[in-house]
Amino acid sequence: MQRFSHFRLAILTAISGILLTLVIAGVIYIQDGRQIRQQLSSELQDLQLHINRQLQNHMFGLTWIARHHVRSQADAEHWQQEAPIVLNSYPHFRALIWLDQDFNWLASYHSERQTLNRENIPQQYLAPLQTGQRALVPSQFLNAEQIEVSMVVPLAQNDQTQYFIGVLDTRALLSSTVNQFIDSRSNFRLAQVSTGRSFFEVADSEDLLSRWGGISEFNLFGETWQMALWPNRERLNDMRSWLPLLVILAGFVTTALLTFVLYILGISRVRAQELADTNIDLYVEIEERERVEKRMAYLAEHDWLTDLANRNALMEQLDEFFQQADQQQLHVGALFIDLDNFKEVNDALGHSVGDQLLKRVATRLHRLAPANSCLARMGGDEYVLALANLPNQQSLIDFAEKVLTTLDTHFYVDDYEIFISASIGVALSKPGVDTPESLIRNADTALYRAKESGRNSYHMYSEILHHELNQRMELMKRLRHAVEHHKLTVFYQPKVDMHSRRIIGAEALVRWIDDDGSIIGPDKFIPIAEDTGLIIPISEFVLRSACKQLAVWHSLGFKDLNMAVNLSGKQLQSPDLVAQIMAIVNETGIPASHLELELTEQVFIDNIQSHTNFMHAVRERGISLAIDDFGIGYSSLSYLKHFPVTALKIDRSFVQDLPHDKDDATLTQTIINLAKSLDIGLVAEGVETEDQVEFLLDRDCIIGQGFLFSRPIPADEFTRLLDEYQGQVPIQIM
Ligand SMILES: Nc1nc2c(ncn2[C@@H]2O[C@H](COP(=O)(O)O[C@H]3[C@@H](O)[C@H](n4cnc5c(=O)[nH]c(N)nc54)O[C@@H]3COP(=O)(O)O)[C@@H](O)[C@H]2O)c(=O)[nH]1
Repeated sequence: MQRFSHFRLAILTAISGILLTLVIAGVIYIQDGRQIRQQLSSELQDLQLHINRQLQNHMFGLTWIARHHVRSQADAEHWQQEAPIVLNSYPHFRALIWLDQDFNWLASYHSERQTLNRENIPQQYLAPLQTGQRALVPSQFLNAEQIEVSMVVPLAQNDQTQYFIGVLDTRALLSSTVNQFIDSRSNFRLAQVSTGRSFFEVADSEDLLSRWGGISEFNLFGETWQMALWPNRERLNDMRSWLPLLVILAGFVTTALLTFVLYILGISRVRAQELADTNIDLYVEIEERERVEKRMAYLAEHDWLTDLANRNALMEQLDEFFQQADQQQLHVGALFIDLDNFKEVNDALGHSVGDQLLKRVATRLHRLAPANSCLARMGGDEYVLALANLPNQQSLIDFAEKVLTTLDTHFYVDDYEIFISASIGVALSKPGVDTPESLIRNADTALYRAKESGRNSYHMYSEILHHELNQRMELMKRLRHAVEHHKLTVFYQPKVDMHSRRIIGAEALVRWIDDDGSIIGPDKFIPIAEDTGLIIPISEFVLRSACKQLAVWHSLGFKDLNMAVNLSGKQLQSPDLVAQIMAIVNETGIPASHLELELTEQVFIDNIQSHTNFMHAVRERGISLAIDDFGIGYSSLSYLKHFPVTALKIDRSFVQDLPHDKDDATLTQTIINLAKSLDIGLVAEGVETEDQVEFLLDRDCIIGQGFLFSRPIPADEFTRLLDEYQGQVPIQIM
């Protein structure tokens, strides 16, 4: 549309130029037509004049003959001799007649002798003769051809005794006059108005008569005659002016030129506009680029959310701190601060609240940071406070404690009151040994231990810690190798009906057989497996092995046996877990109702909402669900009734001091009561003595698991146990 406006003038000029040209050409064309008609009509008038003149000439000629005759007193013979001379001068007389006063024939030239009766001629024609005037009489009254005109003159004005008549060949007269005075390309017609009969006509076509014909009427011998003169096509074309065509041509050419010029102007205006627009775009782009470059330069050194220094800026600052510290024999310190349970705040209240909280934390830490320090956000919920010129370790620890105290009061974000604590890894540089990188790495290492040791605390980096973590790294490497090279196996620990001492099921417990044949327990490697993700293939291996083994025992006739398998919290994050479990159940052919999945109380509490779907899905497929290590996690007991849990396993820490420890006895009793009231199963873990059996049986807790009956043993030993004791377990097998 914008573009169109630039060419509007050109378009309007083109339209109005064409219209104006057509109007002018039209007017000229009409004017031209009018002129042509005027010319034809004036030609017609001229023609009429010439015809009249011819008639008059002949009349004069006849009169002159009469007068001459009187003067010369010529007789009839002599008159006849002179007649050709007269006809030579007046060629349109076809005949000359000499009459007496009664119109008796005295002599004639080129005419037969006739008897004329003057009485037959209407008086109106002859009236002029009485005053010596000349008369025109239509020839039919004088027995001549009807079309001819007879001119009658008395011999002399005062002599009415004799008359001369000249019979005029009107056709010849008309023909010669018309040929002489009108253009050969014109058509001519003389017609009697009363009859409409054409008297004389020189015409090849009547096409143009109605449009172009000049028409005039005149009176002759009491008749009205109509003369029409019109051009033929060739003459009309000649008469037509070239002007309208020239005007059209000139108008169109001028319009085209003008339109072209305006179009070019329009184009140059568009180009100019485009150029201006491009310039503006360019300026905007340059400004935007400058803004982005400034922002990038800023972000190269700052954290986008909190405006604190980022890792790059921190490392540069640390370089300077290290140089100062080396010169002054002082230390550089780093506090690696990580917020505890920040993920829960994010999950529960949303990322916007999480971001606000991170900013508030930054503000508080910033207030705490002394002049010679650098506070940076390392990403997520991690901050580092680097301090220069520290005299000793204690000064750094003092800072760590201040940080914990600062964060120990609530934050208000969007109407939420949020409590959050932090874990801090603390590291102090060793002059001449550490670098900025190693200092931050050490603080991060110490943070790991602070997290492990229960949060809201700090941990100081030391060589021992370093060593421990190195060992952990080593273990991690070896575990990966073990998983890849099938060094894991599954042991089974019986679950026993303590009344009948019958084995009612087994719990599958993973073991790592080291290269030297020693067995590494799951307590050592399950946490590492969870951290590295190796727990997924390990758990799949245990579940498949356990299900296969159960199928073997079922096939040996121990069809009532159940199998319990532990689930890790990490596994529950997989959306396909139910499908994976069912695939293994179907693959090994065991009844799903004989499989029990154990979930520690901690895992259950941590993800109670998100695990609900999983628990229902598992139960719907007939698989049992037990809560492991029950009692230590202080789970809200009321939760239990909302979830499809089939059994509680009383944690062995309560069982181990039974029956003497009153607190444990009370707690155990409470758990038993709870299970009964919810009508769910009970298993006592870590049963090691008969007293414990007695205590538990007295309180109706029938199922037990513990060293009293059997330690976890390899599958073939378990089979032997089943075979030897027909499903019964002797007390203290090994
Ligand atoms: N996610 C997985 N966790 C697993 C798997 N296999 C084991 N584990 C978990 O590791 C923890 C340690 O297990 P383990 O070293 O096998 O110890 C088990 C028993 O040996 C021990 N126990 C049994 N009876 C007694 C006893 O009378 N006294 C005593 N001191 N210890 C005893 O208890 C462990 C079984 O406990 P629980 O699982 O809670 O029933 C342990 O938490 C395992 O869950 C695995 O494949 N995946």
